[in-house]
Amino acid sequence: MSGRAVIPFTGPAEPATQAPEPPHNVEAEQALLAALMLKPDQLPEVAQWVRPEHFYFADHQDVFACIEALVAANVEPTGVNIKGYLREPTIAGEPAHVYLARIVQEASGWSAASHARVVRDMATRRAMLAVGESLVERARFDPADTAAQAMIEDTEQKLLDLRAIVPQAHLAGQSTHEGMAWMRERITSLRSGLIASTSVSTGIADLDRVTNGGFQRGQLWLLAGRPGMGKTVAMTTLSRNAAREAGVLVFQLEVTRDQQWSRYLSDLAYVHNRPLPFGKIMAGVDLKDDEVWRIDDAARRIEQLHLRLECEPSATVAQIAFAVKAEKRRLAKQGLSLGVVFIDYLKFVRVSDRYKGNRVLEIGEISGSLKQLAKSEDICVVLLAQLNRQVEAEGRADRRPTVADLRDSGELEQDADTVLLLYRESVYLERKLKASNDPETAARLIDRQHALELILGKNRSGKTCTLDLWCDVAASSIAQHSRGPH
Ligand SMILES: Nc1ncnc2c1ncn2[C@@H]1O[C@H](COP(=O)(O)OP(=O)(O)OP(=O)(O)O)[C@@H](O)[C@H]1O
Repeated sequence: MSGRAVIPFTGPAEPATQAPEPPHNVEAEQALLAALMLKPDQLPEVAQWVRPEHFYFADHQDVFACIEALVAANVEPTGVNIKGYLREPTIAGEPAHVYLARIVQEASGWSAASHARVVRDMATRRAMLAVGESLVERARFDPADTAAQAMIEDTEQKLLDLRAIVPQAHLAGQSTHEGMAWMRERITSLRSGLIASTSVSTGIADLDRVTNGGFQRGQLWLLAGRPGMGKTVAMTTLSRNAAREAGVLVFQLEVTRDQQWSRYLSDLAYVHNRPLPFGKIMAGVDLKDDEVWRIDDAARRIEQLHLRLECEPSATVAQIAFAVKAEKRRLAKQGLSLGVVFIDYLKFVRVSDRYKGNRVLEIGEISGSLKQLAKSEDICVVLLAQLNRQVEAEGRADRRPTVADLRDSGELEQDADTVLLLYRESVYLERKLKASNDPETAARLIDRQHALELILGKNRSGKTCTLDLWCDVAASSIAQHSRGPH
């Protein structure tokens, strides 16, 4: 077909004559337009993932936009009705209404969905070409002060943006009929164990109970607290618990590799009254024979877990997304699925330069992208975050954090499906004791030393509540009940 060709995303309105034509499928575009003219009630479903710019031919872009406008105005999108609103009276050399009548006549059916998928796939391929061409161009000609690493990160971000908009089968629109057939099949498969459960146990019975089974696939969870409240402690136990059931990927961006592995070892080697702090394991000296034996035993148990640790000083959302995909492929070869991804912590997650300097918008981009990642990869993403000082503001009687303390942090509260807030009274008792040394505070500290309050400030899967848990920060361990003798 002739006509005004447009290559969306790449810029120039006319393709270069010598270069091979970018991917497109004229028949699929025609069939999609015809299907929408024949059965316009399919438009809402199609419009979720096909926009006018996804058509290769400018005339087709115009026709699609016209169909959308007519349907919105409750006017039947026939060829005759469309023709009056087009920018050009002809399409491919024919009068517009003749062309439109012809494609309707030649249409093999009225179903739009499969044609829409092809049109969108071709548009994505053209966008991929544009990303590739721009990378080649930049690698050759960018000035010396642009680091190659920056170009890679830029390209990763662009590919991630493309990935995020590619429709996923399980996210695509469904009629009630399709939806119920899908749900019946899904329930049968879940009951027979044919597909993995929608949740992964946290290993903390009360937390599983109030969240409908634990970490939910497709959700973004936030684990937040003031510094020293035990975010990394809680992450250590929760991640190794989850890794008994499903694949777990941990992005440790704050503490070093040896510290995080030492935390796992200390947590698993826990024996009441015979502390083996992670700091001692890290240092490696002064370990007694029985302690080395306990470490060895814990190491053997850690080896059984489906857990992978990525330690980097920082990571972009795109790097996290690529690592998630790679881990999914690796686990799939063993017949396993990735269930939960932990990120410790928000401050060290980097984003594109789009909102440089505006941290609130940057955080919004991070939480939005991570939520998208959780949905598209069918995993639970658990993001650790530090609460700001307002929790400890003068005059605030209760320092237990609430979701309101997240208000200044971009879209965190809105994007998160579940918000877990950590509170250890002992942190404040220790400070008070240092300042005053009074016996009442000392007694209270002994009593509350191992108390951890896990406040479910937001809970998409159940009620909000506070769970009273046990913790030993030196051993980087939390549990439902005391791991002591009681
Ligand atoms: N051997 C130890 N004995 C007692 N307390 C310890 C020991 N090792 C670490 N801690 C305490 O554990 C807490 C650190 O827990 P964790 O690293 O999980 O905190 P966090 O919430 O991740 O904090 P941050 O934001 O400071 O990293 C701190 O209060 C620290 O003082």
